[in-house]
Amino acid sequence: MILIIDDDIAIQTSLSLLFRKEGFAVRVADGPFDTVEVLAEETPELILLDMNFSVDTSGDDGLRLLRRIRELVPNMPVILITGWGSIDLAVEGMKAGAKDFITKPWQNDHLVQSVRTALNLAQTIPASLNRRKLDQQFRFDNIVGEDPNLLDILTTVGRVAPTNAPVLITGESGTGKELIAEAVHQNSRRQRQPFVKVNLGGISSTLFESELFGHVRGAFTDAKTDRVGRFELANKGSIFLDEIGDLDPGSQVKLLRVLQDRTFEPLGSSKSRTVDVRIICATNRNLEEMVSKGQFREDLFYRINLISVRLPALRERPGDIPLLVTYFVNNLKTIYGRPDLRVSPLALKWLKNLPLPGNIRQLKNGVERTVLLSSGDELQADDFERNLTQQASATALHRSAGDAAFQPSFPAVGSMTLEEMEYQMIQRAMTFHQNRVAKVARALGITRFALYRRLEKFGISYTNEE
Ligand SMILES: Nc1ncnc2c1ncn2[C@@H]1O[C@H](COP(=O)(O)OP(=O)(O)OP(=O)(O)O)[C@@H](O)[C@H]1O
Repeated sequence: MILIIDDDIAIQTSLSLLFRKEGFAVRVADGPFDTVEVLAEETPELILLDMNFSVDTSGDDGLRLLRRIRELVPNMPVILITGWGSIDLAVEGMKAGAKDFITKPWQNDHLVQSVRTALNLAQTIPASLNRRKLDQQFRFDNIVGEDPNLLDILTTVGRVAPTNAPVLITGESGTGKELIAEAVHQNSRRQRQPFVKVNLGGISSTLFESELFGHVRGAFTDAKTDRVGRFELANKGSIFLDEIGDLDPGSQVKLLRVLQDRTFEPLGSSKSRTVDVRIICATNRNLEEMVSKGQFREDLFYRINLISVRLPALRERPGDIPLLVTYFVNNLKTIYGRPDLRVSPLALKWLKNLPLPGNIRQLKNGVERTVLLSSGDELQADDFERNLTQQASATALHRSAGDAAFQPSFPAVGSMTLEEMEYQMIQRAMTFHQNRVAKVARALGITRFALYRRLEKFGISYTNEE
């Protein structure tokens, strides 16, 4: 049974009709008194609570009632209904333990989805599964690892993937956030629909709207044709908003609106469009800290992190390093046609103790470099040491960048790939210009956004500057 708490008869009726049609039993309560009475008689599966249910529109009554409900039935999922004007209230409510909030006027589909998601998530959390069980039940084919922390994460992903709950994935650069985002989509009912990735760190605030919501012809000088935005492309599927911590305040508000109402208007158009998308976000920043410093909207934070998973750094799961290396080498065997390629047991042991600040991406790139530059079939610790210890090469680069006597010379043909050279040049320019992205881009003769894309690709850390 779903309990609807609202003193507006029109809302009571429309919500009751909606949920009865969806097959739920429904009861309604006008306010605190009725609510306590209903709760004494039976236990609902979920409560829908209008925060502005009384004439007093401050919402204090709503918050007080929410707290009372939490005392009476602590684990009961509660979804709040608020007006746009009182979204702060919803945030207060989330802090007080509500599971989700919906703004008026709501989209019926979205509200029903939110209720079903909260009900699914309210079921008892199963214990973490072992790797074999996980592989039997879900599709995690390209995610290697057996660390207990990772298995917890995969269990959570398997459990929440079929719901529509937004998922926030955090973790240092290169820890596999994108891979986990793909796994959420692959294990959901939306798996045959689009998975659209957007790197918010690489989109300027001026392009944000047109990129995400699209534009109509003539919306601005260069808009020669209509353009479909990423949200529309992701309709029925999932949208992966990477680097969400990099979003400027103006864009945060625009994003909140679409996440809230599932509606938006393309630039230059006054016609609203509605989309049905699953939201998956990732960041390597500490969003809670950003919220407390006023750099990230609290309402947006609560909107995106119904479920959050934090990926461990590779140094927190060194036991997985040999598994990862073996997996990468096995893939490269096929790619480079070297069927006898393998890694010596000593090298695997040595690799386990390597500091890898760039995490799995650094390990993967380093293994590929090692495979390319070593001719033997059995890769030794020495081979990896030469190609994988970026720390050492970064220091060497730093030295050479500031050294007037340094004579630039090209590496011998065959000793380095073009991509490797590009990587080294970017690293060197970043060191030389002390990570000032605008200067580095100028020195390399590319645009800032082209540089951001490459920094992302190579997992080189940088600070955003406008
Ligand atoms: N568990 C894993 N098993 C195998 N490969 C992995 C695993 N985790 C990550 N990788 C590989 O490491 C690389 C980096 O992963 P990914 O791009 O998902 O990291 P990320 O956390 O999203 O990084 P960033 O924050 O820099 O965007 C990718 O090539 C990915 O395929």
